[in-house]
Amino acid sequence: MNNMVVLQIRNLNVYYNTLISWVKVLSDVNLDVEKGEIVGVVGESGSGKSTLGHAISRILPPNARIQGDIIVDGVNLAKLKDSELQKYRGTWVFMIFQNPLNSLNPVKKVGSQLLEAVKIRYQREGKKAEEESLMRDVIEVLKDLRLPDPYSIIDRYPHQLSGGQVQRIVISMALLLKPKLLIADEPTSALDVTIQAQVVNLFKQLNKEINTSILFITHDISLAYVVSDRIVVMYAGRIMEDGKVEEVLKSPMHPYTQGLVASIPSGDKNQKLTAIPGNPPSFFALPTGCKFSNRCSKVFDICRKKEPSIIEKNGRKIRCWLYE
Ligand SMILES: Nc1ncnc2c1ncn2[C@@H]1O[C@H](COP(=O)(O)OP(=O)(O)OP(=O)(O)O)[C@@H](O)[C@H]1O
Repeated sequence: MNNMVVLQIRNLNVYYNTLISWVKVLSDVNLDVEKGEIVGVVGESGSGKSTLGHAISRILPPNARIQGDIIVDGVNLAKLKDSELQKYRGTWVFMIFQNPLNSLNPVKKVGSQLLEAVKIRYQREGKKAEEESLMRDVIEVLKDLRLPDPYSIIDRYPHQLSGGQVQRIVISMALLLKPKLLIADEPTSALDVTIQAQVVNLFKQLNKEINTSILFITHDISLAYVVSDRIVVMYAGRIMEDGKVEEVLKSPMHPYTQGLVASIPSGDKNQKLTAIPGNPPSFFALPTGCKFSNRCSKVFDICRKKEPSIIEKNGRKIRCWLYE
């Protein structure tokens, strides 16, 4: 395996058992994330972004079934039994949610949760240290993140902090755990606009300081542009396009990506914002052929009959008959 690749997803399918039937929500997902890379995963609501994050973190609900391989630093997490997962949780993959309270234990003080995180890392690295010196690590990180009065913060419960503070605590937990892969699922959506920019900068800082690879999930392609090195566009549970962020934004290849890019406000008051017509399809009634064909302005015969496979073209991956 290439040492630079932290995450390798191969032929991943995820199904949910619903009241009506089993439904396939992720189809043929193949994705590599390199060490230190920030990959933005974008797509409209319901495209399967969170399902992808939950599958990698192995926190899918009990009605989900998973096929394929999810290899993080050589360990195939998809094949581990629940009992074997504990060792890898948080340190191999750490997930940050839209509601940061979901990443914390509501009945434990912030300080003891952060202390646990640093202990886990020391254990992983085979190091020993006194509790006092571990607590100093915790305080250092909180100071680095410019949390005012860290000594009083560690003595509080998560619900006693503001949304922005809790998200910083969760990010400091990641700094203490130093996971190989961090998955952030809409981590700024629940925050004030002013706090959002600060939190985005913290992610970038985290990525630089500890070289953690980040999968940054968002419906907001302009946010993905600011944060990411690479961008992966999802639609109906499939990857439609995958490439370097500047290239994808400058010259989107897939008509769906073109639609997403055209909907980004440029700040020019004469700009005509165009939304993609129609809505994403239900997983129970996906179009035959390309799943975007019923909304696509460039649709032609074959698109409605056969689904294109994902191919590599000019250093970009693309799933569209226009390029086959
Ligand atoms: N536990 C579940 N059981 C059945 N279906 C589910 C379950 N969780 C998600 N789904 C369905 O899977 C599809 C993909 O959802 P998912 O949350 O992964 O998409 P998303 O792109 O993250 O959307 P959003 O941005 O709205 O969270 C949706 O149709 C959703 O209704």
